Amino acid sequence: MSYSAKIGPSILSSDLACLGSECVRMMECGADYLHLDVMDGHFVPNITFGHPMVECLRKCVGPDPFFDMHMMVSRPEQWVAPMAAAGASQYTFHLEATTNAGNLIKEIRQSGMKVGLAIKPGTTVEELAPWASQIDMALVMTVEPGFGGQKFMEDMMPKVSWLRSQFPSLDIEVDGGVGPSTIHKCAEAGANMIVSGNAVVSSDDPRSVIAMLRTAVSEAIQKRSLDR
Ligand SMILES: O=C(CO)[C@@H](O)[C@H](O)COP(=O)(O)O
Ligand SMILES: [Fe+2]
Repeated sequence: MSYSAKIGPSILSSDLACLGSECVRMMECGADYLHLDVMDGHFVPNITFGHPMVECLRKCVGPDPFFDMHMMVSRPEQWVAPMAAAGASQYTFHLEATTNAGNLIKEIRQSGMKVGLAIKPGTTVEELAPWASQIDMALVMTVEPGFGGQKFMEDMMPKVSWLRSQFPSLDIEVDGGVGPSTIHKCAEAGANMIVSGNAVVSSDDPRSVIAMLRTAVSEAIQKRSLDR
């Protein structure tokens, strides 16, 4: 079992006028990586930021923090090179947004970034499966993409369990409505990369929330390894 528990706060829910200091704060509170939500107002009905902001955030936090770019955009092909140049670490695109996932995976890798592949709640996990051996991470959305602070969709957990059973060492991420009250479902299903927005960023004690989420996932990983 080569994967480990990693917690990545989504800074979408933070004060957007202070994104740099919010990123620094999350890393100081024990985040393993930062999940940056890019929305273009076309693939999803909301707009956030693009590669110029990522370049500024990279300068602000330094070279080490891992930037997982959640690209909720149409035509994800067009932002690969700018995001790589801006300092993105992983480019997570939506399967629904492209007609040539194979080529896009190749381009992302050639640009030096890791590859994440996301599916919306209405997309089956069987559609993602053919690409699983070529990617670093699968993202199972647990809300409709577009907004932070939505309710966790527990009915997405069978997708996570199926992926874990088929691809035992793949990084599997969940995103949307994940926090202390929903983490155990995600951990039991087999997710190991946990995006959490509101539950972490709006907490009075983000450090404790991050630690609690990591413990829940680590315990589930340990249990799975003992059961094998
Ligand atoms: O991609 C998205 C929403 O589209 C997420 O990353 C959310 O921003 C996570 O926030 P919470 O649902 O955890 O508040
Ligand atoms: Fe996200």
